[in-house]
Amino acid sequence: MAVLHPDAGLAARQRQSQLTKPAGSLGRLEALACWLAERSGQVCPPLPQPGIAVFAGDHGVAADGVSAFPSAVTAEMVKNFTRGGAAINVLARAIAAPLEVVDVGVASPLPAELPIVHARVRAGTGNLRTEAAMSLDECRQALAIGRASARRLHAQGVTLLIAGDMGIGNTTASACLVCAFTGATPEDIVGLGTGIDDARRAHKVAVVGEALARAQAAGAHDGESWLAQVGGLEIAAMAGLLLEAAALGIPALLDGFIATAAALAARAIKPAAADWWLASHRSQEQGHLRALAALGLTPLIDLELRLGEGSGAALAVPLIQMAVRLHNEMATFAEAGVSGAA
Ligand SMILES: O=C(O)c1ccc[n+]([C@@H]2O[C@H](COP(=O)([O-])O)[C@@H](O)[C@H]2O)c1
Ligand SMILES: Cc1cc2nc[nH]c2cc1C
Repeated sequence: MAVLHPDAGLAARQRQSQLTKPAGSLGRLEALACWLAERSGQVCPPLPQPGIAVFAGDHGVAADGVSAFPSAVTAEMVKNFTRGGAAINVLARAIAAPLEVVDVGVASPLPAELPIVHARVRAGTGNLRTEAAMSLDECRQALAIGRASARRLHAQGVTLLIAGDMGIGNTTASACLVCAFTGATPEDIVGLGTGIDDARRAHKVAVVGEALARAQAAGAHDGESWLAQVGGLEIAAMAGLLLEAAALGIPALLDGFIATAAALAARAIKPAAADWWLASHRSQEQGHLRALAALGLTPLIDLELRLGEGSGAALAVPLIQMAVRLHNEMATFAEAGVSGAA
C-alpha cells in the first residue's frame, strides 16, 4: 500500500491560505488540491492525467425481470464502445483519457477480433437470488483482471484512474453489496436502475432481500465472499482496479452506484485502500448517497445522472484539474502585493 505524505498536505493547506482570495472562498476545490498534494507528495501536485477502464459483465438475476433492458444490451454496448459511439467514448475523447474496454463476464459471444481486452471469466454470473453469483476462485480472477487494467493504464502515464461498468442487472447486485456492507435494508437502497416502474422495483426489493438471506446462510462474511455470493464479475474487476490504484499510489475517482458498491467491497478487502478514492458525482440511484456516506465520501457534483460507464467520473475530471491549476498557478498575497485580511 502506498503511503500518504501528510507534510505535503500541510504545506499545501498553508499555500492555500496565502493565495489571493479570501480564505475558504474556493470551497471544496481547496481541500481537493490539498488531498492530491498529500497523495503525490508534492505541495503543488502535477495535473492528474485520467484513464478509464470499462468493465462489462452480465448478471443471471436479469432473468428475474429486475431491469428495464434485456441482457443482450451488455454485449451490444460493448460493440458500441469499440466504435466510439457511447457516452463514455465522447467523454474520454473530451478529457484526453485512454479508454480500455474489458469483457470480464459478458453472456453473449463477442468476436475475438473485437478490439477489447478479452478476459471473460465466465459467461455471466449465476442468479444471485438462488445461487452464488460466482465461485471464490472466479471472484479472485475478476479482481486480478481489474488490477491488471490499473497497471496497464498506469504504465501509459495515467495518474487518475476511473472504473466504468456495463452490465444489465448490475444495480441489483450493487444493491445487495451496499446492504451487506452498510446494514441498510433493501427498501432503503434499491433504485430504478435503467428505469423500471414501481411494481418492478417492489419485485427487485424482494429479490435483493432473498439474495441477502441466501448469501448469509451460505456463509458470506468478508469482502471476497460477499462479492462472490451477490456481486458481479465487472463489479469485482472494478474493486480490483480500486485496490491496485491504492497499491500504485495513484488516486481513483468513483463513478456512480455500481462503482461505489465495488468500493465498499474493496474496502472490506483492504481498508487502507479507501484513502486513495474520491467520489465524483451523486447518481440518481436511490441508495447511492448512503453508500458514499458509509465510505465517508461526499460527491463533487450532482447532474442527476444514472448511466454508469464511468461517465460521471469523467465529467468531474475537468473540475479536479481546475482545482489543481488554481492551487498551483494562483499568485500569493506577497507575490501580487495584495493586502491580507484586516
Ligand atoms: O452508475 C450508476 O449509478 C447507474 C445507475 C443506474 C443504471 N446504471 C447502468 O445501467 C445498467 C444497470 O441497470 P439495471 O437496471 O440493468 O440494473 C448498467 O449497465 C449500469 O452501468 C448505472
Ligand atoms: C443503452 C444502455 C447503455 C448503458 N450504458 C451503461 N448502462 C447502460 C444501459 C443501457 C440500457
